[in-house]
Amino acid sequence: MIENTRLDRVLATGRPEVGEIQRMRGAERVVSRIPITRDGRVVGAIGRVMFKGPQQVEALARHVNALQREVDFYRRKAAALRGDAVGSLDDIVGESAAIRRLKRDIAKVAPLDVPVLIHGESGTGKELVARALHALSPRRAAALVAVNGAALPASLVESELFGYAPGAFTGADRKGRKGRFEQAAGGTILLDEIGEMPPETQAKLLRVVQEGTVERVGGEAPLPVDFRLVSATHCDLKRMVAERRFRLDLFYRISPVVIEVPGLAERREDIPLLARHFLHELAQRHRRPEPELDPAAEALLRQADWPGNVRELRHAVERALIFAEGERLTPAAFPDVAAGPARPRPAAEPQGARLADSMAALEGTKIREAMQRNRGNKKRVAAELGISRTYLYKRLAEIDA
Ligand SMILES: Nc1ncnc2c1ncn2[C@@H]1O[C@H](COP(=O)(O)OP(=O)(O)OP(=O)(O)O)[C@@H](O)[C@H]1O
Repeated sequence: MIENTRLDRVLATGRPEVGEIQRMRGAERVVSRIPITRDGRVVGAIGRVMFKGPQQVEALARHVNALQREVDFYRRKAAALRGDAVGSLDDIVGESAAIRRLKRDIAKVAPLDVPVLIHGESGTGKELVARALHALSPRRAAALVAVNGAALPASLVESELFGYAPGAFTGADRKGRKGRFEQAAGGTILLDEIGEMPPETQAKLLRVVQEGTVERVGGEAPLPVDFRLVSATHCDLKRMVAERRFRLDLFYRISPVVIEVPGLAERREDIPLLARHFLHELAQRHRRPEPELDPAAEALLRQADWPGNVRELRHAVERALIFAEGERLTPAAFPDVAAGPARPRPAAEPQGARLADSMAALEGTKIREAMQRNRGNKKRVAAELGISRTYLYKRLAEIDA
């Protein structure tokens, strides 16, 4: 028997009591008491503990709030991606001459149906450029379908890109499935990280690009497909062609127009603008008051090295915002940046070394340290360093070599 039960009250009044706090054996519980009626008469009452305490309700409410914020954020993002063409170009933040030139180039090339190759270091915004190209093209009402060359397992390449016919293999969908090229019908296909595609995939892509048809796995006739081809890479494809790691014929097909996306080091004047843009966006997303960036912090961000470019800057700002105390972000809010993720420390720099070599060496050390700290978990290492996983794999391969 619960010492202070109110079930007798519910029996007497016939009124339910939902979500009330009750002390039971020294602990607070959230309970509900519901009357049981038959033919309009109260014949009993049932009490249930809903939560083990108000803290549990609060935690749940906090969780629901956080999820709601995430949903709002992704809704806005989705709306922005679907949004009109102008909005898309506006998503590329920056006032530097390099960014203004980039936007001009995008606006010029977007309406034409030529293939475009977007080249730039990791994290420079190549995907944003691809989205803007699509949004400013006559194909904007159809889909933009992205395929990541680094993430496609060799065994799945064909069915993923070209789809499969009904009953093509055991376990396959009985109706068959469209591949990415068919999904992009009337729209744009983005072949991201195209430099990472293995030779067999390159050969298959070449056929699609040359002939404008795909053959579903297990299918009989080639199907015509209508897409605008946009490719993106951080690799030097010309060098890869010279080293026979990338097909020359495919290179020609994908790159009638090349758009170069500048790295952050070439447009430092955009750094404060980008930092404030992310502060604003992330403060909204995390429902935090938007702190100010103090001049010393701004100077720090401006002069820091950003091997992971805009993505890395965004991570640094997000970390600062989350751990911020007070209304101003000082350099102390950016401890990792202060440590200089890729800046050569004078003591560590060998005499006469080229700057690029010593930066690469320092970056290697940072990666090795982070790998140790995270026990080899590459996902976490990439997140911690603010670099893409592809870039991490590449650097690890070089470090191991
Ligand atoms: N000019 C910019 N303005 C606003 N946000 C940007 C800009 N450039 C990049 N970003 C943001 O930085 C992050 C990385 O950009 P994105 O994924 O487009 O880079 P990427 O060049 O495709 O990188 P990777 O080669 O590693 O795939 C994204 O969150 C993107 O929104």
